[in-house]
Amino acid sequence: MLSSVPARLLTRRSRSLSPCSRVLQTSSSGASKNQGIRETPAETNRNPIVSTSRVSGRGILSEETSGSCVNPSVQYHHLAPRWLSNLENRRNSWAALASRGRHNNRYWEESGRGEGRGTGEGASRAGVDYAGVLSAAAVAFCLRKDADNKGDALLEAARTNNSQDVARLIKEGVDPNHRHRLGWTALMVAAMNRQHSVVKVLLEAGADPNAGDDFNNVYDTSREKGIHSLEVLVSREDEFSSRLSSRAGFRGCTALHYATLADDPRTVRMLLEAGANPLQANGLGHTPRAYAKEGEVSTVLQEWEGKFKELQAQREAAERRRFPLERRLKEHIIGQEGAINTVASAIRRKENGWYDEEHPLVFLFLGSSGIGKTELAKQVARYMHKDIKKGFIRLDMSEFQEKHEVAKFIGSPPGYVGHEEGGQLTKLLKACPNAVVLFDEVDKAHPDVLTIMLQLFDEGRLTDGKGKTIECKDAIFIMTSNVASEEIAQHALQLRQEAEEISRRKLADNLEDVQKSDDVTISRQFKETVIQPILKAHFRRDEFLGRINEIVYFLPFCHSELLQLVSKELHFWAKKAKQRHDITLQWDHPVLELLAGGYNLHYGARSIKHEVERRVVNQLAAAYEQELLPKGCMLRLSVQSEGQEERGVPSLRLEVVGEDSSSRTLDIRPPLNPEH
Ligand SMILES: Nc1ncnc2c1ncn2[C@@H]1O[C@H](COP(=O)(O)OP(=O)(O)OP(=O)(O)O)[C@@H](O)[C@H]1O
Repeated sequence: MLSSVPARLLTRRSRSLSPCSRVLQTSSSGASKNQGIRETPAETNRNPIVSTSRVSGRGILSEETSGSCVNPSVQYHHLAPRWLSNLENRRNSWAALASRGRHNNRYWEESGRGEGRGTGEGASRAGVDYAGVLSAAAVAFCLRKDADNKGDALLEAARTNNSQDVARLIKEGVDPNHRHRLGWTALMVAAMNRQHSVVKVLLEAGADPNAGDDFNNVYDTSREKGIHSLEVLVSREDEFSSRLSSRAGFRGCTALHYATLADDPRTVRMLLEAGANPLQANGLGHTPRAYAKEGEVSTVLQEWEGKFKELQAQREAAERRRFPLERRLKEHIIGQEGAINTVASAIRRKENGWYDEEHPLVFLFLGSSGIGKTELAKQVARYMHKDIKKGFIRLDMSEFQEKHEVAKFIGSPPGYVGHEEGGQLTKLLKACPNAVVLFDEVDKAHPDVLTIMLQLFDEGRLTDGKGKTIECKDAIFIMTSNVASEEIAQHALQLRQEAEEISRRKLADNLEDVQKSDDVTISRQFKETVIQPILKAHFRRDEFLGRINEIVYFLPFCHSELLQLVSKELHFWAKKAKQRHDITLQWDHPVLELLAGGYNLHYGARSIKHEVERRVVNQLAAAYEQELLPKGCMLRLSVQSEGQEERGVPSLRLEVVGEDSSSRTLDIRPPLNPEH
């Protein structure tokens, strides 16, 4: 059905009637007049600039009428009365609401009471209950319907410049950000139709000037909503504006985009003063100024863009001062203070303009497995980008070990297999050129891949197999490697032991400046004499290592960090227990100590996760399966007291705690030995 709609019918001229109204006129002559396809004052006073529009090179406004008349196809004639009656019904209900609302704000309550009169006195109790349920459902339905209808009445009042109705409906509780079923808001309608008084009322009522339109174009919206494309077209024209192209994309357009399209400096100013972001791009990546004609609107937008940038920078700087990056990262990463500080300082330099804008930031994260290298990269991406999916690119470099796999990285040249597919990195970077890119296990990559990476780090741009260049000077590149991890771990352990020894001595001598053994830093000498030679031997490219801004060292966890990791993991499971089974889980300090004992230097935090799963979660699952956990119960996890351990190894015990604080140990039956 959708494909049967000829495109030429949908690419109408701005002053022309919609294809449907033309159909209506030709098919039922005067019917349209009688049945309610009326021109509103807003339509009659249409902005002449738009109707003779050559405004946008992007074809977002309807094309200028050439005077040639589109001959409507007979196949739409039978649909016309349906659209017409739909539209008429909607208009009637808005009109009813608007007029009733003016005289009687309790319309729904009263009509509900009227319906209730029909209930007979002798009705059985069951009948009454049933009627009660039904009427509750009916009331709920009516209330929702009422809210929807009032919302639509708001949109209509905004379109027809009825600021009094807009104010009244908002006072009655209609959300000023209510959306039309096809996606736009009243503020967008008012902005597009130059309804200044409505714009003012809506902004004062808290309408969001930065909300983006959910409507894209007639075809997409028709497909998404499962509504016939001509019905979508009629709605867009009659209930939003008939001056916009049906084919151009509008998703993400804000009221400011629409005021710009309407070439209305007054609305543009009102929106900007109310906090509209002139730099906000729509779904096509265009800011409002991209749609501005030469003249006042363009000048105002340009002026505000500058102001907005400055203000935004000030706001961001204040936010950074209030809540520094180090603190944000520490909320997610346990320990690794040195690594966090190094990365946060480099990003601070970049954010405050103290960096070389010709080159992207490049880090090499070194350290053993499972100690937070990937996690830190992810947190950096989360901080830099709202959309982490686009803003974080992760490539496992062990997939690029062979020479021919270079093609997978940046795409094959013309004539080669896979040319059309493009490369993994280039495709993702094209979508987000300032992404945080993680090259995992970079030491495994083929030297030819390293050559490409060097070009990327050096020039801040990359040419793909199709010859297209992607500028990515703003990206942040993070490589991870386990090379030299053994040496780093041993060195850190040695430093910790030395620090512990010193603090013990200082404590014994009653000295004040006791250094915490957790706070150790890798010495410069160690980096130069041990790490650098290992890296050089491995990568065999001085220029590659020379292009790295910061080599970041991740150290094995100390005891207090292990306790924090265990606690984090137990909290994770306690949250799941509450959400999924309404069970409250508690534990004490000896449990943390016991579980921290499961740490394995080679697996890092993963070994702690595994230990908690093996010793705690397995028990919980077994107890649950054996129906030992009453719903809503409180569970206490504790270490078996001395003498009760199995084979001399301390084990964990699960107890159900009663309301009177009495406890009962759970007897989890074999054959399952849940802890092992
Ligand atoms: N310092 C840390 N703080 C909090 N969680 C951590 C930390 N280190 C690791 N984890 C957790 O352990 C898991 C593995 O960590 P991550 O992926 O960062 O390891 P990695 O250092 O990149 O190791 P690999 O080299 O094996 O990829 C993740 O779930 C992560 O959340």
